[in-house]
Amino acid sequence: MKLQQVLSRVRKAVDDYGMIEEGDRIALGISGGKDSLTLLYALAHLRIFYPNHFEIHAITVDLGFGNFHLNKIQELCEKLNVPYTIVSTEIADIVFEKRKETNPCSLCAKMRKGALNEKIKELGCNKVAYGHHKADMVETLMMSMIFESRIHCFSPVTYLDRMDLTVIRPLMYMNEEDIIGFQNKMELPVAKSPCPMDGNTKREYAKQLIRKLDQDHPGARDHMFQAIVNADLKGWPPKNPPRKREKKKEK
Ligand SMILES: Nc1ncnc2c1ncn2[C@@H]1O[C@H](COP(=O)(O)OP(=O)(O)OP(=O)(O)O)[C@@H](O)[C@H]1O
Repeated sequence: MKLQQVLSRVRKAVDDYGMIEEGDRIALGISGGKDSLTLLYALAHLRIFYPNHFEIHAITVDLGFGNFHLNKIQELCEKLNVPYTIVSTEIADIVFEKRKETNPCSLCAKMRKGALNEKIKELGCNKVAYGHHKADMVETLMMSMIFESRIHCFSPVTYLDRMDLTVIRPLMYMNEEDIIGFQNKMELPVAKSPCPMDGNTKREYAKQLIRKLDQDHPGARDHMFQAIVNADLKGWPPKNPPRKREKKKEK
């Protein structure tokens, strides 16, 4: 997929849900995977022409597994003129060695978000963008039904009251295959997570299930995604809010 096509999908999501307002300082959560690197590329370019002016700052939380090389991502950020911060942590050691968690993913995710949010606030950002795409959302719906007896999916825009921080998901209209195509075309410098749990989670189970459904009934994933968008789920904002372009008042 070409950059122009990525930008058009991202812009539609941003416009549909009013994700970016004038003067926003947006942190980009960069795991090192294909999704967040596509997000970095897209927002670095959207920044140039989007009517609402905004700044971006890329952040990676290094979980401390070792063997995680971020120098190529650092170079990409320099090329795109995006400031980049790496937060070093000992999360891997705490979760696997000290606590010996039997279910490590939830504690790890909680600690990772804590470290990320702390740095975001320190840098003075008011929003954070994640690299979640269409398949992530359908998987989340599937997991919520199978494991939690509820119909739930995270919202395109979520205001975190306690943190005074807004989460946005500009890749929500992107298909995973298109992100893979973009990654290959642009030769994005993916840094593979050395986590031993990678690819061995409930999410992976849901992913395989949806893949099978989509093979047996082509379009099933898209239909499920549309069902999410049309469902008026709890916490979801209405689509197409009026554009806010006026400058924020000085405090
Ligand atoms: N270590 C991290 N540091 C900063 N942000 C992160 C980190 N891990 C995840 N994120 C953010 O949270 C989002 C969702 O996390 P998740 O682990 O589901 O990523 P993913 O599906 O593997 O995506 P990616 O391909 O970008 O790694 C990522 O797209 C990214 O924006």
